[in-house]
Amino acid sequence: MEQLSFSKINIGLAILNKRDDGYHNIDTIFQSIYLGDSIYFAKHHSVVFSGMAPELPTYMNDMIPYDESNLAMKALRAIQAYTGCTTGGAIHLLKRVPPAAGLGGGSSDAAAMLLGLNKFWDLRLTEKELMKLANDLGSDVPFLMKGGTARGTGRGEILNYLPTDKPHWLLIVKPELSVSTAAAYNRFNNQSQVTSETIDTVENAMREGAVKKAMQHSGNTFEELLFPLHPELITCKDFFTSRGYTTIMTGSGPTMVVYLDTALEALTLQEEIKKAGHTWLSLITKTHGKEALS
Ligand SMILES: C[C@@](CO)(OP(=O)(O)O)[C@H](O)COP(=O)(O)OP(=O)(O)OC[C@H]1O[C@@H](n2ccc(N)nc2=O)[C@H](O)[C@@H]1O
Ligand SMILES: Nc1ncnc2c1ncn2[C@@H]1O[C@H](COP(=O)(O)OP(=O)(O)O)[C@@H](O)[C@H]1O
Repeated sequence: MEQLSFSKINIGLAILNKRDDGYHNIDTIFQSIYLGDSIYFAKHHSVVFSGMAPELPTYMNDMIPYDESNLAMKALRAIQAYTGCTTGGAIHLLKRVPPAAGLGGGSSDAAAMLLGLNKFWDLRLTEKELMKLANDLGSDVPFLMKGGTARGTGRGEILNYLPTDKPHWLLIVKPELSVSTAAAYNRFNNQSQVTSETIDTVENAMREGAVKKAMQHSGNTFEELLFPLHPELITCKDFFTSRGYTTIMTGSGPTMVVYLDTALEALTLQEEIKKAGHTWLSLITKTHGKEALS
């Protein structure tokens, strides 16, 4: 059995304040994208877990732990603890989503593991039970259980679903540097130009089905926190904006999301990135709606 996962971009993200539990309240628009991983399940007497990322550069593969610390394995252990299920399974994770990129890749694997095991082990957990487990695994996991388009508040787990527009082409561009989500949040000093009003504007544009306009009016507090530290992020964003492309950073970065009117533009941009000698990984994908997940 194969379970697909889908990653996400944030079209706008405002960090609002730090909470007593150490997390930050945020206000963001989540949008799921087709770029995702696969988890394969086969019958086996005990649980064995493996993984690989043949389509990603070696340095990225080396960042992904295919052991108990993998978020997908944490999801498996959480489901075992909750249900008491002792069934085995040979489980293989095929990674396509760059790790530590602001795309929610690990969280999407945790979500896919919950959805996959519910079917593979015939656990019959309800949506409410699955969402509770998702909530305990990470702030992004609840959104990634269903995908689509949603405004996320609280630590990102309070979801207000919005209509999803038709699929739009995107170029996902990941500079080589990696950013730890926790370290990025720790740089927040209680001020940002990006506020809930910014996200209101983005939400209104998304409701009109104007994804490009939503991106143009969005902002991301993490850009303010990370651009002064990593000039390469400014170079990367400018590379696309100077060519007239609407470009935003997703999540805690460092990935830039470039809006494309046609898929062909991606090929031109990929050539230009290569010609300019940049080592950025670029992947073509599309936005997608929540009906695609099950
Ligand atoms: C920034 C965002 C935006 O969507 O995405 P990524 O850039 O990671 O993809 C998320 O908030 C990331 O969510 P997720 O990656 O699930 O984070 P978690 O595992 O819950 O938390 C990792 C660490 O990030 C910090 N954290 C996370 C979420 C939040 N609202 N406030 C925080 O302060 C905490 O220090 C926490 O220990
Ligand atoms: N299944 C997984 N896929 C990717 N990274 C994982 C996974 N499980 C644990 N990790 C660890 O989580 C870190 C953050 O990865 P990821 O969830 O993809 O990033 P982000 O939070 O930026 O979306 C990685 O650097 C890696 O060490």
